[in-house]
Amino acid sequence: MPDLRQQCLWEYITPPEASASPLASAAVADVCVIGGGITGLSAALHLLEQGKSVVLLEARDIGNGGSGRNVGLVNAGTWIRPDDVEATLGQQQGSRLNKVLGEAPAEVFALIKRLGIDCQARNEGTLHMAHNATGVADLQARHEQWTRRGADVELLSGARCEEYCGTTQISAALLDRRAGTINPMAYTRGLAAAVERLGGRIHAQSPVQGLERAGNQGWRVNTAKGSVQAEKVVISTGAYTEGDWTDLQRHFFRGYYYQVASVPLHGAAADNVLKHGQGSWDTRTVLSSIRRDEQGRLLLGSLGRVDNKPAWFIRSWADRIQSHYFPQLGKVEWEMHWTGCIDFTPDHLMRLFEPAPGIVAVTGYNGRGNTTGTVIGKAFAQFLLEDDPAALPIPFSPMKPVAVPALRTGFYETGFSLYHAGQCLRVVL
Ligand SMILES: Cc1cc2nc3c(=O)[nH]c(=O)nc-3n(C[C@H](O)[C@H](O)[C@H](O)COP(=O)(O)OP(=O)(O)OC[C@H]3O[C@@H](n4cnc5c(N)ncnc54)[C@H](O)[C@@H]3O)c2cc1C
Repeated sequence: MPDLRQQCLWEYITPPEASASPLASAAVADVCVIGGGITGLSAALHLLEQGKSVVLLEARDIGNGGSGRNVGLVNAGTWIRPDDVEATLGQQQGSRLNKVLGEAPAEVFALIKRLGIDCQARNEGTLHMAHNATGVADLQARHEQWTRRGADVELLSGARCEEYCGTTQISAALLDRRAGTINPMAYTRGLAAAVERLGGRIHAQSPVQGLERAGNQGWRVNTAKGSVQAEKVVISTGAYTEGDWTDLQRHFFRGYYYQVASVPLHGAAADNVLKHGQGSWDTRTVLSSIRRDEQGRLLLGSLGRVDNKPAWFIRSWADRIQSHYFPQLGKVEWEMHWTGCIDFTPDHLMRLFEPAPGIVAVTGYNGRGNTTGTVIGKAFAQFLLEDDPAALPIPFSPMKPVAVPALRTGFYETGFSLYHAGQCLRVVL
């Protein structure tokens, strides 16, 4: 049996990027982008395409954040139902956001094609799988709400549902044909390569330590060994924000998500698991995500962290989910596990900020950043070029910190751990 090791599958299988050197001088650019994930890279790309000069500073390496380690679902919309988005944001803003994020997977797949990014992109849709009667009712509501908005969604049941999901444990599933899957690290590195091809300067291992006004020249962004003077600044550091040069961390609370990947699985039983290539997740509050990769691995994931848990616990959880949904696979060998960090907000909606003139920031993707990061990066670029708030899918929010973020993180993490222990012990599931 191979050792179950702590390593991100996407990092493991994606060819390494050309190494970007740390910033070690005083640079000048039209725009300085802070954070080398999908949001920052999309902003940089779209600014460069409009003729602006860009320096991007990344604290570690490109894809170090959620962008390089996520499930790879290219989702349409937010986690919450479209009617609830409109109830929270108001009809006008809510319907704009539903439209932008509903069309976002098409944007992502078109960008991948346009830039020729090799990232296991599959536009076959996603499956939201109902695990019980309440889940079925939730999916019926989602189906009705998205159909009313003209989205290409279908509620599967009976034999068709079983055929798509590859399990008898799911009684209904919402097939969202707008969506799909990618290798998120390959997508992120592909964006970085495109930025460099367009003349963008990327500096890795360059954590920003300070952000100050540079007279009437805009802003100076400081790292340990250099600085960037820029008229405009994009802060796209998300859940991975490091340092006290920004108070962005006060506007979300951190949560974790882990994944466990099997060895490549072959044969008829394996081929029947999600046989049409969708990525999926179930309707449990502490959900399980399930997808395959190009090599036939089975990837299971859930909320919480396992980088602090023993291998036997991780194996036992993965065995339990796999044997519940796919007993036909028999004993599966688990090869890798990894954990990532998510920026949550209490209402599950993102926030755009303009902390000072010429600076834009975003947080609170709540675990949906492949599509959202791509379209927000592009919208930020448009906003900085035109200075027109109409370029943004939602208006800037006032800077209002989330109450007791550390306490919320601890509270949720304890709840997730207890739930997963319950799953292992067969108390729940
Ligand atoms: C395990 C997991 C599973 C997920 N699954 C999905 C999914 O299936 N589908 C989906 O759409 N979304 C998913 N998400 C969410 C998605 O990954 C994120 O929302 C998205 O990647 C955020 O992109 P970003 O560019 O805004 O930030 P990030 O990708 O987090 O990038 C931020 C970058 O900023 C850098 N940084 C931080 N501080 C500094 C500093 N001081 N100076 C310079 N750089 C700095 C970090 O090192 C990091 O590289 C998941 C997230 C996780 C963690």
